[in-house]
Amino acid sequence: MIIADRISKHFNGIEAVKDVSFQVSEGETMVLLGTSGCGKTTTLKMLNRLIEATSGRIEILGKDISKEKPEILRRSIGYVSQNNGLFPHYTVAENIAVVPKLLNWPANDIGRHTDRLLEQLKLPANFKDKYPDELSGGQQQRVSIARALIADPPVLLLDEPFGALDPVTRASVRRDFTELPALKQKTTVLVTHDVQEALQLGDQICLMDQGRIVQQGKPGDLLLRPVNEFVHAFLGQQLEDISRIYERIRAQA
Ligand SMILES: Nc1ncnc2c1ncn2[C@@H]1O[C@H](COP(=O)(O)OP(=O)(O)OP(=O)(O)O)[C@@H](O)[C@H]1O
Repeated sequence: MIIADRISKHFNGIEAVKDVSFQVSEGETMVLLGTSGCGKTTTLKMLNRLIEATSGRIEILGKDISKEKPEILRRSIGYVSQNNGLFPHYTVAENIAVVPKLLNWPANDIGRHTDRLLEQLKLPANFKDKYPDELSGGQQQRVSIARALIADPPVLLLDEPFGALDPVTRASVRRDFTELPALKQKTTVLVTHDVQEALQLGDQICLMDQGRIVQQGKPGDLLLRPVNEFVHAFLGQQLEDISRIYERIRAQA
């Protein structure tokens, strides 16, 4: 369970996040949705203390995170950052093994779990010795997801995990990701600006604008009962764009 209670973040006078509150129940996926600069990433990074909140309270798994050491807190939180965050001088296997090594797992266990995740994420086993720049963007994202999942953390924070991918690759990485057995029990917060992704993946959506939550609810609430014109336009415009992309891809097929 994640509870954010009136959290705010000020950067030198800029109010990036203002009085944001939400709760994510165990096993649920909450999407932070909104345009660039509305405060989604800042909100997400406050949850694993990559950014310290200026005010407000955050509770994860029953504990006030301000009272925990960040490195201990992050052991129970898998994190996929916006540009995959893989270490360029580490191989795929070494990247995936970062957290298990910190946890002193035996090498055999690390190897077994790595092989299983590579298989589930449709990456060939011989990719283990490759370096990130030898992989496509979609493959790098798959490795980044494997790295976030290997130690089986109960909480996952995902910042635009499919953001840099073309629509077709994006759909395929997203599908393989959602089918991962490990995902079923995770409490997840996902950042995206993509309405379709939010509607497909979110049990709950927080639509943000200028640092605030404009509407929070189930996908159907935002779609069918928008609280104002901003929500209506944000969802409507993107869904129109998606149907245009779909028509174009279909015409090319
Ligand atoms: N370290 C920082 N110092 C100063 N201002 C910052 C810093 N990080 C973010 N901001 C500002 O805070 C606001 C929110 O940024 P944030 O990255 O959270 O937005 P976002 O919704 O995630 O955008 P994007 O989708 O483009 O990543 C922006 O105005 C941004 O310029």
